[in-house]
Amino acid sequence: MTRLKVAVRVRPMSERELELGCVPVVSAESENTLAVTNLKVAESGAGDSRERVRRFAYDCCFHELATQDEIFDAVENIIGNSIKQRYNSCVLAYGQSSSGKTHTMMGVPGNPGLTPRLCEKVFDYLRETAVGEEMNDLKVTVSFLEIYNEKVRDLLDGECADNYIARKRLPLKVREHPKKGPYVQGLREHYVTSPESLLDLLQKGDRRRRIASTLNNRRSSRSHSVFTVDCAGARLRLVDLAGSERAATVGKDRVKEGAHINRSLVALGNVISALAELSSRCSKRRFVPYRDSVLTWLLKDTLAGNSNTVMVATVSPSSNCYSETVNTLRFGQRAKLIIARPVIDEDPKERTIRELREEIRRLRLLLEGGGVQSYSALSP
Ligand SMILES: Nc1ncnc2c1ncn2[C@@H]1O[C@H](COP(=O)(O)OP(=O)(O)OP(=O)(O)O)[C@@H](O)[C@H]1O
Repeated sequence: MTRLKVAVRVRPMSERELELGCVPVVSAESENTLAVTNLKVAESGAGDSRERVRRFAYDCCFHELATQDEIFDAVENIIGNSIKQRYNSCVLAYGQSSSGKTHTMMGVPGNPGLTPRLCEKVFDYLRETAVGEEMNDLKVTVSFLEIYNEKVRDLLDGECADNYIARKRLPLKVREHPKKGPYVQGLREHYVTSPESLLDLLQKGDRRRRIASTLNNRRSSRSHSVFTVDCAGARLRLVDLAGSERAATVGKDRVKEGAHINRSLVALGNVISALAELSSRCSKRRFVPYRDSVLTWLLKDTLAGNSNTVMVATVSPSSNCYSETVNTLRFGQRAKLIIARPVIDEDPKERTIRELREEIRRLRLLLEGGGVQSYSALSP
């Protein structure tokens, strides 16, 4: 049993925010706390029931100068160990448009984010704990999808980009398997044998993601993306959500997309609230509205607890983003209450084989280390 972990990352002020005369109002005060100042409340606070400075606590807080290395180190601890033990795991970036989700997940050339860094290390994690035949034949498959206007598209459909554009791409359907849970019918899974081929597919798919220019972000992601690596039975999911936004900040062409994005993020908020309530011992609640959006339906297993999940909430430090920032921080606080119960997904036969292999490995180590006598002495 483990809690969903929440990290908050504050990005630097953008040029636009500085040009508009905005000032920073968010600061990471320590490794775990963040302070947000409401400039509308006078410093004296006289006659105002609102607080001028509000503090929020999380598992980790990263200030605007935090490097991609620092973020990776914090996340790797949880995700790397989870993969080694063959548990499902997930990193989910959440935040207002232009707050730094894609920067955190994908990064920029020469300064990669969490997704390419984890892809590079997946094979190492698996080899560290592989046994028997698995050592030489690691079964790793990958899929990459986006949810755009509530429709699922396969970002890795078709081998080459030209082919992909020429094909009439029909949206894929989400179905639910009674045991395995929700899945996307027809989503291609690609077998990979090296970090290079994994990174290659990540980059190919990422280039096909819907982006557009908005008032706040020249390259705004207009879809939610889910990159899934199936690592010898355990699933690693890397999710970059589209950003929440007010219609006034996107420009009129993007309003319809924005409405879909906001609707699915509201659905995500409702699911997170329901799960947080469910995690409290005295709750009588049973119903969680997963099916209210494609995003929440697909992430059902991840959110419901069969995963070690880290949410990275990204925020802008700027005074003009105050209310969106507080919304993101409140969202992170609710997510922190969710209790997960990850289980190793394997059938009983596979479990017995894995346990026997582990036993063989342990005995071999004992023999190699000359510890066989002490082992025999302990055996009945
Ligand atoms: N920590 C950071 N350090 C430096 N620059 C950053 C940081 N975070 C974000 N940026 C820059 O801010 C801009 C917006 O970031 P990004 O595209 O990652 O936001 P987003 O939350 O993914 O937005 P959207 O939801 O619109 O896709 C980009 O130019 C990005 O390079």
